[in-house]
Amino acid sequence: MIEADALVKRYGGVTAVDGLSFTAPSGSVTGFLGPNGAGKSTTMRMILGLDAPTAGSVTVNGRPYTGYRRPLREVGALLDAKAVAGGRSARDHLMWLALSNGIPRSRVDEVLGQVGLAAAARKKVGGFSLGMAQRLGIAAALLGDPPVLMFDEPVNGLDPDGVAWIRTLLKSLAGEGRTVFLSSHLMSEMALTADRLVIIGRGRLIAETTVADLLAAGGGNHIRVRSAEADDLARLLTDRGAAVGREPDGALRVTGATADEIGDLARARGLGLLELSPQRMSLEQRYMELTRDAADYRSGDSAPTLSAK
Ligand SMILES: Nc1ncnc2c1ncn2[C@@H]1O[C@H](COP(=O)(O)OP(=O)(O)OP(=O)(O)O)[C@@H](O)[C@H]1O
Repeated sequence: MIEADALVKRYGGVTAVDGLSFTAPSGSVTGFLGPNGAGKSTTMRMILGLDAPTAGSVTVNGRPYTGYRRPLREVGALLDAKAVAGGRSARDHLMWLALSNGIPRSRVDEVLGQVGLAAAARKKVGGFSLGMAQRLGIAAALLGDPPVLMFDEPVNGLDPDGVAWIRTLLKSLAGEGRTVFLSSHLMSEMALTADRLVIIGRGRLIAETTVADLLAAGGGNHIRVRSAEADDLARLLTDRGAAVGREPDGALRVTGATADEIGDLARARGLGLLELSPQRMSLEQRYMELTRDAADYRSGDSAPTLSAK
């Protein structure tokens, strides 16, 4: 588990992280989201003891990272895949990490196999593609078989196969009971991978939620209903306390009643339905809405879009 408590980081006059508290529990993938400059990387550096908090604290399984004698056995992290000495082979790089952390040599070939780099083990890292470098970074994170894993933008620059591979790997690591914490500004990808979300903006917590709850809380959720007897149905629904509006094409836009309730009501009154479709604000749209005021740099805002569930 990772626990941040009132974490603050200031660089001179810049407050990168501003009183941030959150929990990333074991056994789940927690997505760490926020616009550019929100403070994600700074927070991750503090989790790993690479930066000291100005105030507050962050612990990994109850202790600060710097309190561990063999940290690679506690936390595996991929922060910058290209930050590896290019002259070494993948195997030598991992061997060096293993030896300096008291990790058995046999783990090196195990993790190379696990990330699909067995055939490239003796190649110089400098010649690796971004995808291969990401895999090597993940191999290094897995080396100490740690209960906590952290990845900063792990799918950046990967092709669809690589993205799908990482998604499956992260879920299976969480399935083994590990804590998986990963940052991204891609809500669409996060929606497929994460169970829980920690969303920050300008160094502050905006939401700590599950993907399902974030979707359910969307202000734009409603039921779209078409019927040849729309006026009668609208009256019945309004009598029952639902709010009924009209779409430009004449369809009803209903909130305050579920699709099941509307269907049951129509059937009981013998009213025919041509369409009954729950409409949900997309996760991406919900995220944009939440972080709108926190984005430092944003290209022209687009109108909210609704997509069917
Ligand atoms: N070493 C530093 N010195 C000064 N300012 C810094 C330093 N590191 C980060 N910052 C500032 O802190 C803020 C948060 O940056 P950070 O890199 O943590 O954000 P981020 O959420 O990871 O952004 P991105 O998604 O663009 O990677 C930014 O305003 C950044 O300019």
